[in-house]
Amino acid sequence: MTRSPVTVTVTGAAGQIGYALLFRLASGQLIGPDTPIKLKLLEIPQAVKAAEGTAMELTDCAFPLLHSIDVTDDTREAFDGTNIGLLVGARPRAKGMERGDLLEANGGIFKPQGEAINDHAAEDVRVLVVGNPANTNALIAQSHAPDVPAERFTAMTRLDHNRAQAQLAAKLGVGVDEIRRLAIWGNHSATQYPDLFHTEVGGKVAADLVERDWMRDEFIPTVAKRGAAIIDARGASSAASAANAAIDHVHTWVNGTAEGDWTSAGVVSDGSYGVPEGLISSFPVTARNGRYEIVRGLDIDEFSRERIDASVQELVEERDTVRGLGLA
Ligand SMILES: NC(=O)c1ccc[n+]([C@@H]2O[C@H](COP(=O)([O-])OP(=O)(O)OC[C@H]3O[C@@H](n4cnc5c(N)ncnc54)[C@H](O)[C@@H]3O)[C@@H](O)[C@H]2O)c1
Ligand SMILES: O=C(O)C[C@H](O)C(=O)O
Repeated sequence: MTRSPVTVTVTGAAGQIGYALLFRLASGQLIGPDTPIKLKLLEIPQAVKAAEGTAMELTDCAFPLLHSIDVTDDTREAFDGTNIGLLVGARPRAKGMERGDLLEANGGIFKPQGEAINDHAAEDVRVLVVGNPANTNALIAQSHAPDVPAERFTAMTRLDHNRAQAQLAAKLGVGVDEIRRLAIWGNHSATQYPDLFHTEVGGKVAADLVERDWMRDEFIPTVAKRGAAIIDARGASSAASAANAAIDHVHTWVNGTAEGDWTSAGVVSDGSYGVPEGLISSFPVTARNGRYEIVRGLDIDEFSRERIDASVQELVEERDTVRGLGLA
């Protein structure tokens, strides 16, 4: 049975993630093959023409599920009636730019977008922030949408989750689908902590299947610095894998996690695991009935505690910087 259309807004639609993302959305991979979509593409004025070119190509694909495409540089119009907001467009770090400058520049993007979501989006709106620094950009947008439940704002760490799964699968010579309950904690940055202590592979705990040195000196840094390694190799940041992870994130959010498994997402902390309430931090999460829920009651040993705390501390500093700027 065909359902009613879902309105999906993509910001930064003319960028490289946008190009890897839009055709997959239009083909029905975001929610499922029964759900038509209406696309709204937001770009800065200089890039509207390029986004229109992508819209022409989308039209030329004759996707049966694609009901309409609107291209705009008007933030309010872009979020009018939105059910799912994919906030991809962000200000990249320029040479010599301090972290505070980057956060301030992104505040100029995510504050008005949060306000527009608050005032114009559909009641069930769900937001995924991909644009970096993703966790704190999500916090800025969420802070400016007081009428939207805070849990509807999320940040993407699914790419880190997928990267960790692939690295572990290669190490153990197993399929990625044999790995369950992996967890990324903290910030989508080099401080993130990919946790193997609760991960299961063939009924065994992954941390017991690998050497401790490999986990500490190879696995964790490889996953945490993978984004920089891709930039180094490609000369541009990850695009297709980031688009793929964004689709995974929303698909799981809407359709749920498999029984007994979980995934990772940046969600608003309720104070669990000592992560200050209100921060948007990555946790192990399950999805049920269209909601992400933090997995409760996991034992955190000293090795993990130290690493989670370090990444959360970075998030606290980013939050304090944006608070100082009046952005959160
Ligand atoms: N969370 C993650 O795992 C992850 C992974 C990869 C990339 N990223 C981040 O995603 C972002 C986008 O990456 P990309 O490779 O597509 O970059 P890109 O530079 O190719 O595209 C970004 C696009 O955003 C647009 N844009 C800028 N400001 C905007 C605004 N206010 N409104 C609408 N559009 C705006 C630009 O015009 C550009 O077309 C970057 O911040 C990147 O660091 C995050
Ligand atoms: O854009 C970046 O800085 C890297 C990106 O966040 C990634 O993890 O690939």
